[in-house]
Amino acid sequence: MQRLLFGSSIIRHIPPFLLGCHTKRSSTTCNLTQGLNQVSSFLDVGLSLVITLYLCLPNDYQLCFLEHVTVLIGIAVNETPVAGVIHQPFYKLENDGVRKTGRTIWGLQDVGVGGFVPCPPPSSLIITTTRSHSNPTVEKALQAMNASQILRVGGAGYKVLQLLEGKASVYLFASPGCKKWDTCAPEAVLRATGGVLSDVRGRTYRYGAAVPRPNAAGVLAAASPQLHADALQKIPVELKEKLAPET
Ligand SMILES: Nc1ncnc2c1ncn2[C@@H]1O[C@H](COP(=O)(O)O)[C@@H](OP(=O)(O)O)[C@H]1O
Ligand SMILES: [Mg+2]
Repeated sequence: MQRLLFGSSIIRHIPPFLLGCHTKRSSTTCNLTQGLNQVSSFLDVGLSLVITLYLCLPNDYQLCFLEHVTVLIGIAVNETPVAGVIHQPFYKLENDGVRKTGRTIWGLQDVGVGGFVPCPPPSSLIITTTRSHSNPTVEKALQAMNASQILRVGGAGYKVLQLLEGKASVYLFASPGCKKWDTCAPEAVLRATGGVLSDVRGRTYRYGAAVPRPNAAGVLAAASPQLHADALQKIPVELKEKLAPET
Protein backbone atom coordinates (compact mmCIF):
# COMPACT_ATOMS: atom_id res chain seq x y z
CA MET A 1 0.00 0.00 0.00
CA GLN A 2 1.36 3.40 -0.93
CA ARG A 3 1.65 5.89 1.87
CA LEU A 4 -0.83 8.72 1.67
CA LEU A 5 -0.06 12.21 2.82
CA PHE A 6 -2.27 12.40 5.85
CA GLY A 7 -2.70 10.63 9.14
CA SER A 8 -5.57 8.83 10.80
CA SER A 9 -5.64 11.57 13.41
CA ILE A 10 -6.98 13.92 10.74
CA ILE A 11 -10.27 12.00 10.80
CA ARG A 12 -10.90 13.25 14.35
CA HIS A 13 -10.28 16.84 13.27
CA ILE A 14 -12.40 17.13 10.14
CA PRO A 15 -14.35 20.37 10.30
CA PRO A 16 -17.99 19.36 10.84
CA PHE A 17 -19.18 21.32 7.82
CA LEU A 18 -17.20 19.03 5.53
CA LEU A 19 -18.42 15.82 7.08
CA GLY A 20 -21.30 13.99 5.40
CA CYS A 21 -22.43 11.21 7.68
CA HIS A 22 -25.99 9.97 7.76
CA THR A 23 -26.99 6.70 9.35
CA LYS A 24 -30.38 5.46 10.39
CA ARG A 25 -29.40 2.43 12.49
CA SER A 26 -27.03 2.06 15.37
CA SER A 27 -25.75 -1.26 13.95
CA THR A 28 -24.97 0.59 10.73
CA THR A 29 -22.98 3.13 12.67
CA CYS A 30 -21.04 0.33 14.32
CA ASN A 31 -20.24 -1.40 11.04
CA LEU A 32 -19.32 1.84 9.35
CA THR A 33 -17.04 2.76 12.21
CA GLN A 34 -15.25 -0.57 11.73
CA GLY A 35 -14.95 0.17 8.02
CA LEU A 36 -13.59 3.60 8.70
CA ASN A 37 -11.08 2.20 11.16
CA GLN A 38 -9.88 -0.19 8.47
CA VAL A 39 -9.47 2.72 6.09
CA SER A 40 -7.66 4.85 8.63
CA SER A 41 -5.38 2.03 9.77
CA PHE A 42 -3.23 2.29 6.64
CA LEU A 43 -3.05 6.05 6.63
CA ASP A 44 0.38 7.12 7.73
CA VAL A 45 0.62 9.87 10.32
CA GLY A 46 2.24 13.03 9.04
CA LEU A 47 -0.12 15.60 7.61
CA SER A 48 1.47 17.39 4.69
CA LEU A 49 -1.15 19.29 2.72
CA VAL A 50 -4.89 18.99 2.94
CA ILE A 51 -6.92 21.74 1.42
CA THR A 52 -10.32 20.09 1.48
CA LEU A 53 -11.25 16.67 2.71
CA TYR A 54 -14.64 15.15 1.98
CA LEU A 55 -15.81 12.17 3.94
CA CYS A 56 -19.00 10.38 2.93
CA LEU A 57 -20.73 7.52 4.67
CA PRO A 58 -23.76 5.94 3.01
CA ASN A 59 -27.24 6.78 4.24
CA ASP A 60 -29.00 4.28 2.00
CA TYR A 61 -27.86 1.23 3.92
CA GLN A 62 -29.90 -1.79 2.88
CA LEU A 63 -29.17 -5.36 3.84
CA CYS A 64 -29.91 -6.59 0.31
CA PHE A 65 -27.25 -4.38 -1.29
CA LEU A 66 -24.34 -4.61 1.09
CA GLU A 67 -21.71 -4.53 -1.64
CA HIS A 68 -23.00 -1.12 -2.77
CA VAL A 69 -21.96 0.39 0.56
CA THR A 70 -18.82 2.50 0.34
CA VAL A 71 -16.96 4.76 2.73
CA LEU A 72 -15.44 7.60 0.74
CA ILE A 73 -12.55 9.87 1.61
CA GLY A 74 -11.66 12.46 -1.00
CA ILE A 75 -8.99 15.11 -0.92
CA ALA A 76 -9.04 18.14 -3.17
CA VAL A 77 -6.11 20.49 -3.58
CA ASN A 78 -6.79 23.85 -5.17
CA GLU A 79 -10.38 22.66 -5.76
CA THR A 80 -9.26 19.64 -7.83
CA PRO A 81 -9.74 16.08 -6.51
CA VAL A 82 -6.25 14.58 -6.25
CA ALA A 83 -6.62 11.64 -3.88
CA GLY A 84 -9.43 9.27 -3.05
CA VAL A 85 -10.17 6.21 -0.97
CA ILE A 86 -13.19 4.01 -1.71
CA HIS A 87 -13.65 1.46 1.04
CA GLN A 88 -16.19 -1.34 0.62
CA PRO A 89 -16.76 -2.74 4.14
CA PHE A 90 -18.87 -5.65 2.86
CA TYR A 91 -17.20 -6.54 -0.42
CA LYS A 92 -16.83 -10.30 -0.25
CA LEU A 93 -18.89 -13.11 1.21
CA GLU A 94 -16.76 -15.46 3.29
CA ASN A 95 -16.90 -19.24 2.96
CA ASP A 96 -19.30 -19.44 5.91
CA GLY A 97 -21.84 -17.58 3.74
CA VAL A 98 -22.47 -15.06 6.49
CA ARG A 99 -19.46 -12.85 7.19
CA LYS A 100 -18.44 -10.20 4.71
CA THR A 101 -14.96 -8.80 4.37
CA GLY A 102 -14.02 -5.47 2.91
CA ARG A 103 -11.52 -4.05 0.48
CA THR A 104 -9.96 -0.63 0.09
CA ILE A 105 -9.42 1.05 -3.28
CA TRP A 106 -7.29 4.16 -3.60
CA GLY A 107 -6.13 6.56 -6.26
CA LEU A 108 -3.57 9.32 -6.18
CA GLN A 109 -2.80 11.84 -8.88
CA ASP A 110 0.53 11.15 -10.64
CA VAL A 111 0.97 7.92 -8.64
CA GLY A 112 -1.81 5.57 -9.74
CA VAL A 113 -4.37 3.32 -8.13
CA GLY A 114 -4.40 0.28 -5.89
CA GLY A 115 -6.61 -2.22 -4.13
CA PHE A 116 -8.22 -3.53 -7.30
CA VAL A 117 -7.36 -4.66 -10.82
CA PRO A 118 -8.42 -2.06 -13.39
CA CYS A 119 -10.28 -3.59 -16.37
CA PRO A 120 -11.05 -2.09 -19.79
CA PRO A 121 -14.63 -0.95 -20.45
CA PRO A 122 -17.14 -3.47 -21.84
CA SER A 123 -17.39 -3.81 -25.63
CA SER A 124 -21.02 -2.64 -25.70
CA LEU A 125 -22.42 0.49 -24.06
CA ILE A 126 -23.43 -0.35 -20.48
CA ILE A 127 -24.70 2.51 -18.35
CA THR A 128 -24.68 2.53 -14.56
CA THR A 129 -27.14 4.81 -12.79
CA THR A 130 -29.16 5.42 -9.65
CA ARG A 131 -31.14 2.64 -8.02
CA SER A 132 -33.19 4.80 -5.68
CA HIS A 133 -33.20 8.43 -6.90
CA SER A 134 -34.65 8.27 -10.40
CA ASN A 135 -37.06 10.78 -11.95
CA PRO A 136 -38.38 11.54 -15.47
CA THR A 137 -35.31 13.61 -16.41
CA VAL A 138 -32.95 10.85 -15.32
CA GLU A 139 -34.93 8.34 -17.42
CA LYS A 140 -35.07 10.62 -20.47
CA ALA A 141 -31.30 11.01 -20.45
CA LEU A 142 -30.86 7.24 -20.08
CA GLN A 143 -33.16 6.56 -23.05
CA ALA A 144 -31.12 8.94 -25.20
CA MET A 145 -27.98 6.84 -24.59
CA ASN A 146 -29.41 3.87 -26.48
CA ALA A 147 -27.41 1.57 -24.22
CA SER A 148 -27.26 -2.20 -24.48
CA GLN A 149 -27.79 -2.48 -20.71
CA ILE A 150 -28.65 -0.22 -17.77
CA LEU A 151 -27.39 -1.17 -14.31
CA ARG A 152 -29.21 0.41 -11.36
CA VAL A 153 -27.04 0.42 -8.26
CA GLY A 154 -26.57 2.53 -5.14
CA GLY A 155 -23.90 5.12 -4.39
CA ALA A 156 -21.50 7.18 -6.48
CA GLY A 157 -18.54 5.17 -5.16
CA TYR A 158 -19.98 1.84 -6.26
CA LYS A 159 -20.91 3.18 -9.69
CA VAL A 160 -17.41 4.50 -10.30
CA LEU A 161 -16.04 1.12 -9.19
CA GLN A 162 -18.15 -0.45 -11.93
CA LEU A 163 -16.41 1.84 -14.44
CA LEU A 164 -12.98 1.01 -13.06
CA GLU A 165 -13.58 -2.73 -13.15
CA GLY A 166 -15.03 -2.88 -16.67
CA LYS A 167 -18.61 -3.62 -15.60
CA ALA A 168 -20.01 -0.40 -17.08
CA SER A 169 -18.90 2.12 -19.69
CA VAL A 170 -20.65 5.26 -18.46
CA TYR A 171 -22.14 6.56 -15.18
CA LEU A 172 -25.05 8.89 -15.89
CA PHE A 173 -27.25 10.67 -13.36
CA ALA A 174 -29.09 13.58 -15.01
CA SER A 175 -30.40 15.11 -11.80
CA PRO A 176 -29.37 17.17 -8.83
CA GLY A 177 -28.95 15.08 -5.65
CA CYS A 178 -25.29 14.05 -5.47
CA LYS A 179 -23.09 16.16 -3.22
CA LYS A 180 -19.39 16.95 -3.31
CA TRP A 181 -18.70 14.28 -0.70
CA ASP A 182 -20.35 11.68 -2.95
CA THR A 183 -18.13 12.38 -5.95
CA CYS A 184 -14.79 13.75 -4.64
CA ALA A 185 -13.14 10.42 -3.78
CA PRO A 186 -14.59 8.48 -6.77
CA GLU A 187 -13.56 11.25 -9.14
CA ALA A 188 -10.00 11.28 -7.75
CA VAL A 189 -9.64 7.51 -8.25
CA LEU A 190 -11.21 7.71 -11.71
CA ARG A 191 -8.88 10.56 -12.72
CA ALA A 192 -5.87 8.55 -11.54
CA THR A 193 -6.78 5.93 -14.19
CA GLY A 194 -7.42 8.49 -16.96
CA GLY A 195 -11.19 8.63 -16.56
CA VAL A 196 -13.43 11.71 -16.51
CA LEU A 197 -16.25 12.90 -14.22
CA SER A 198 -18.25 16.03 -15.02
CA ASP A 199 -21.73 17.52 -14.96
CA VAL A 200 -24.17 16.75 -17.80
CA ARG A 201 -22.74 19.64 -19.82
CA GLY A 202 -19.20 18.28 -19.53
CA ARG A 203 -17.99 20.86 -17.02
CA THR A 204 -15.78 19.60 -14.20
CA TYR A 205 -16.88 20.23 -10.63
CA ARG A 206 -14.71 22.28 -8.29
CA TYR A 207 -14.22 21.00 -4.73
CA GLY A 208 -13.58 23.31 -1.80
CA ALA A 209 -15.10 24.77 1.34
CA ALA A 210 -16.42 27.76 -0.61
CA VAL A 211 -18.16 25.90 -3.45
CA PRO A 212 -21.79 24.74 -3.23
CA ARG A 213 -22.08 21.21 -1.87
CA PRO A 214 -24.76 19.93 -4.30
CA ASN A 215 -23.70 18.71 -7.74
CA ALA A 216 -26.72 20.54 -9.16
CA ALA A 217 -26.00 19.74 -12.81
CA GLY A 218 -25.89 15.94 -12.47
CA VAL A 219 -23.08 13.47 -13.03
CA LEU A 220 -21.58 12.07 -16.22
CA ALA A 221 -18.51 9.87 -15.77
CA ALA A 222 -16.65 7.43 -17.98
CA ALA A 223 -13.52 5.33 -17.92
CA SER A 224 -12.03 7.22 -20.86
CA PRO A 225 -12.30 10.71 -22.39
CA GLN A 226 -13.64 9.16 -25.61
CA LEU A 227 -16.49 7.31 -23.88
CA HIS A 228 -17.25 10.46 -21.92
CA ALA A 229 -17.35 12.61 -25.08
CA ASP A 230 -19.57 10.08 -26.89
CA ALA A 231 -22.07 10.05 -24.04
CA LEU A 232 -21.97 13.82 -23.62
CA GLN A 233 -23.04 14.46 -27.20
CA LYS A 234 -26.00 12.07 -26.80
CA ILE A 235 -27.53 13.97 -23.87
CA PRO A 236 -30.40 16.05 -25.31
CA VAL A 237 -29.73 19.79 -25.39
CA GLU A 238 -32.98 20.56 -23.54
CA LEU A 239 -31.86 18.39 -20.63
CA LYS A 240 -28.51 20.17 -20.52
CA GLU A 241 -30.33 23.51 -20.54
CA LYS A 242 -32.68 22.40 -17.78
CA LEU A 243 -30.00 21.02 -15.44
CA ALA A 244 -27.07 23.23 -16.35
CA PRO A 245 -28.21 26.53 -17.82
CA GLU A 246 -25.35 28.43 -19.39
CA THR A 247 -24.39 31.40 -17.24
N1 LIG B 1 -32.45 12.85 -4.59
C1 LIG B 1 -31.43 12.71 -3.71
N2 LIG B 1 -31.59 13.06 -2.43
C2 LIG B 1 -30.58 12.92 -1.54
N3 LIG B 1 -29.36 12.41 -1.86
C3 LIG B 1 -29.15 12.06 -3.13
C4 LIG B 1 -30.18 12.17 -4.12
N4 LIG B 1 -29.69 11.73 -5.29
C5 LIG B 1 -28.43 11.37 -5.05
N5 LIG B 1 -28.08 11.56 -3.76
C6 LIG B 1 -26.79 11.31 -3.14
O1 LIG B 1 -25.93 10.82 -4.17
C7 LIG B 1 -25.49 9.50 -3.85
C8 LIG B 1 -25.56 8.65 -5.08
O2 LIG B 1 -26.91 8.53 -5.44
P1 LIG B 1 -27.49 7.32 -6.28
O3 LIG B 1 -26.93 6.08 -5.71
O4 LIG B 1 -28.97 7.44 -6.17
O5 LIG B 1 -26.98 7.57 -7.66
C9 LIG B 1 -26.41 9.03 -2.75
O6 LIG B 1 -25.67 8.13 -1.99
P2 LIG B 1 -26.28 7.38 -0.71
O7 LIG B 1 -27.70 7.00 -1.05
O8 LIG B 1 -25.38 6.19 -0.50
O9 LIG B 1 -26.18 8.38 0.40
C10 LIG B 1 -26.83 10.28 -2.04
O10 LIG B 1 -25.87 10.65 -1.06
MG1 LIG C 1 -24.98 10.04 0.98
